[in-house]
Amino acid sequence: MATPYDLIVIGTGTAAKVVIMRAQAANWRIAVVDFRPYGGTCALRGCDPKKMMIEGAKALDHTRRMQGKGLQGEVRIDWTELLRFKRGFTDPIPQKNERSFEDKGIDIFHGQARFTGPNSLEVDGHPLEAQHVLIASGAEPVMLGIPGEEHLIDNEDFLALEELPSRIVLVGGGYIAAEFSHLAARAGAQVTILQRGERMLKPFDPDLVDWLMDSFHNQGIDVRTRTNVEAIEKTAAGYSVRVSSKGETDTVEADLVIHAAGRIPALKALNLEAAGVETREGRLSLNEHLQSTSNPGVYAAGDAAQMGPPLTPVSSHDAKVVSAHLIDGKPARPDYAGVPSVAFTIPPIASAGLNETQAQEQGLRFRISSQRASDWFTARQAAEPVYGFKILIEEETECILGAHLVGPNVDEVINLFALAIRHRLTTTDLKTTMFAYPTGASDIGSMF
Ligand SMILES: Cc1cc2nc3c(=O)[nH]c(=O)nc-3n(C[C@H](O)[C@H](O)[C@H](O)COP(=O)(O)OP(=O)(O)OC[C@H]3O[C@@H](n4cnc5c(N)ncnc54)[C@H](O)[C@@H]3O)c2cc1C
Ligand SMILES: NC(=O)c1ccc[n+]([C@@H]2O[C@H](COP(=O)([O-])OP(=O)(O)OC[C@H]3O[C@@H](n4cnc5c(N)ncnc54)[C@H](O)[C@@H]3O)[C@@H](O)[C@H]2O)c1
Repeated sequence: MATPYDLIVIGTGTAAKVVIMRAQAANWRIAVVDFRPYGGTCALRGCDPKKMMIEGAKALDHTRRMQGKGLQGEVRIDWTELLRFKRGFTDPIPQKNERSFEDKGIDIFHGQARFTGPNSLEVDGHPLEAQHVLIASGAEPVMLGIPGEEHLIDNEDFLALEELPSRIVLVGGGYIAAEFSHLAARAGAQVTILQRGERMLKPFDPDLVDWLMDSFHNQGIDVRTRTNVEAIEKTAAGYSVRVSSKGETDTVEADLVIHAAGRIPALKALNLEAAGVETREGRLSLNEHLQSTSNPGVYAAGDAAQMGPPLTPVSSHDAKVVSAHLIDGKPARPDYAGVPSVAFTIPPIASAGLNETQAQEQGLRFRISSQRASDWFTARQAAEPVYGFKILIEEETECILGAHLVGPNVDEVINLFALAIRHRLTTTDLKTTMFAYPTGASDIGSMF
């Protein structure tokens, strides 16, 4: 006889935790399931561990940029120590998570969750039943369908490497390739990026990406765009990656080949058919409340839902929408306006709101204020020539529609633009706000 719960949550990442806390506060009886250690992608295999390691690379980069400007002496990355620094943060997380759930009376299960009926699941043979199920199973690397793809390692493997090999190839040219290449190159690896698209970092403004490419070239990162990876072969010395580009074929030799070619909702293992949960083109069919259109007892949030961009603040936002609808009975729906996003390259690139194409498609009348600002104080004090912005401003209202930034501190400054976009602030609102000086934010008033 299965144990009846009010809610079963599949996953223990950002989306799962937000809903669990809300349901627990409402005295719901909850079971949570994960086949990996508890904590999710962001805390254990994504944002946080990556940021801790990139902080090391940033410190090294800054020291190098300041050589001859008051600093002397070489520094280098000790990969093993950097990994230990990261693990000091990540290692305790699963146990802390489990204990926190148990203290709140939440039943915890380890294993793959698999639907057996509309409101029933099994976890490694153990049956579970509930009135509601939240699919917060996140995303997984997309299958590439190429010979030898089993040789690829993923983000989890890379962030756990005890030693960094000397020749690294990244398949794909998005967020993961950009961030991991900047880290690995500063740690001494020879890095090649094989990107099918015509430029890197597609979600970011093309002009700003062009400016950022200087930082890839300065690190000796070999960025090959319009390059399709066709096969990966194991060799005596490592791997041979076969590529095609503009009708030509070539091979790139590597010690390690990393999957950086995109992630899709992790739904395969869930046996959704048994629950009558419909999907369309690999995505769950959800209504505006993130509820399955075919099984009203099932909700989804975060990367598994993929209604908004697959980012941590979106997972948390989705989870609040689900909680409001499912637990509080409110007509909540997601609002993805002005979601800020940062690729933590060195320096970072950031965006919030609309890009030029989206603003045009929406028929908006807008002007663009854009400049490469290598000679501004913010760039000079950081000895970082990559600095620039592109701001989209609505003609009639002077509201900020979109902000695109690259350079020192933009990973923080973008949040002020996200605030402006979401709350329809105008250029006058921003120009008449006093920002602490000298900071990245104190440039905002000069950006339009
Ligand atoms: C390398 C990397 C770096 C990133 N950096 C950033 C960043 O800097 N900023 C940012 O905003 N976003 C970043 N992201 C994206 C961000 O991590 C995700 O958007 C976010 O973590 C998704 O949270 P989630 O709760 O939806 O899913 P997850 O945190 O992925 O949780 C899903 C959980 O479900 C479990 N699960 C899956 N299937 C099953 C099953 N059948 N049974 C049981 N359990 C299951 C998984 O093991 C996992 O623990 C990064 C992603 C990666 C890969
Ligand atoms: N800082 C952050 O917020 C951050 C960091 C890392 C990851 N993430 C999240 O994780 C997701 C996955 O990241 P990602 O970098 O794997 O994906 P991505 O979607 O950012 O980029 C994948 C790229 O790989 C290319 N590609 C696909 N197949 C290819 C092939 N066979 N050969 C060559 N190129 C190929 C695509 O053209 C695309 O540009 C992102 O969408 C993002 O939401 C976020």
